[in-house]
Amino acid sequence: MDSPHIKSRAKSPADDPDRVVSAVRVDDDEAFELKLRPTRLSEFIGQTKAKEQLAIALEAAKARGEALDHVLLFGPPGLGKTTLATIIANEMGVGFQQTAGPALQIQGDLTAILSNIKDKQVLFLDEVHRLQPVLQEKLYTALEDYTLDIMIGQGPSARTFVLDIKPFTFVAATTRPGLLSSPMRARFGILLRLEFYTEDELRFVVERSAEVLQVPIDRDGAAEIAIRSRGTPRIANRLLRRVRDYAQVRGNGSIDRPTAIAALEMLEVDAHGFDELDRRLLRTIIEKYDGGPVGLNTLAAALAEEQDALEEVYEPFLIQIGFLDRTPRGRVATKLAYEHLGIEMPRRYSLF
Ligand SMILES: Nc1ncnc2c1ncn2[C@@H]1O[C@H](COP(=O)(O)OP(=O)(O)OP(=O)(O)O)[C@@H](O)[C@H]1O
Repeated sequence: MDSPHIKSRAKSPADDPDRVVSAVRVDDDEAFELKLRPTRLSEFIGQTKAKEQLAIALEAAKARGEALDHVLLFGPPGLGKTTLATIIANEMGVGFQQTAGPALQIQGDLTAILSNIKDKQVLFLDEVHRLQPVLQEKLYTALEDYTLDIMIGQGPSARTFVLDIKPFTFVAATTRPGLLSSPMRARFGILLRLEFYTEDELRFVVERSAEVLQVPIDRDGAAEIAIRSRGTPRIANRLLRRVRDYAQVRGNGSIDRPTAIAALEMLEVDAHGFDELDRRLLRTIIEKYDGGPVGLNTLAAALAEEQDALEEVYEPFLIQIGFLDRTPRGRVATKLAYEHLGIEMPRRYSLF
């Protein structure tokens, strides 16, 4: 499904292929994810609010025989944005084409894609916040009026032609909706926020994937993987794959709770789904910066990490489960973080 246009985000330790709990897709995941990706809305687990909103919009667009309104999907990586984009195309019974913001470098790239668009098809653009401003502007008229301004020639003899393009559905995904310009945001009729999954939902994801892969797993084994998956189906599927290997080599091939625990301990994924990098982040705030507040750029430098990776990959989950606070003066480790690392919290911080 991925096109050669796809480029991954800036490399950082968070994207390390050996980092088993990274929410970012690594090369190793691609073929595997294709196999496990739900293809219909009814197979898509969780995200009840987004699914309901989408189901109504799909039914209405199909009844009118029109292209679905443009859709913006936003939320942390690995929660199912690409999956939902492919489901939209399947449910509408239309073609699907995929590219990513950083892959489009010049106007010609975008013109080539838009001028070849098929009636009502889905055009999926990942990392829309990284699309160059000049290309964003070019997209505005295409999204609003289904026309494209094409400039021919240069200098005084240059002329602009307006090309009609077929009505289509633009599905854009972003981990940073705040970085979109307001004219861009205004072009989307349907805004869907994806949330972290609950442990029960992730257990369903693991059980479904195990069925597809024909790996025997019991409920407790699936639950153990779910608990350590940081609310993220991509991580749940990756952990399942590693636990499957362990069960095959060290056990009898089937996954129960003790097998899952032994495999995950070997991978150094703890009971919260933290690995060495998470612990290092929390430990750095506590030990180097007295628990915070510490500014994002200072923290990124101390960890030799990209700021983007901290904001997009680590923080959302640590904030969600209450281990980290984002305050106007910087990041602060909470009481839960101190407890988890077995460090006593100084009294003056006990408010957090
Ligand atoms: N609701 C779900 N039910 C079942 N499996 C899911 C669900 N959401 C995601 N997955 C699984 O997780 C994997 C990652 O999902 P997907 O590639 O759609 O994430 P994404 O949000 O697009 O990530 P990124 O932002 O990195 O592109 C998919 O291959 C799919 O198997």
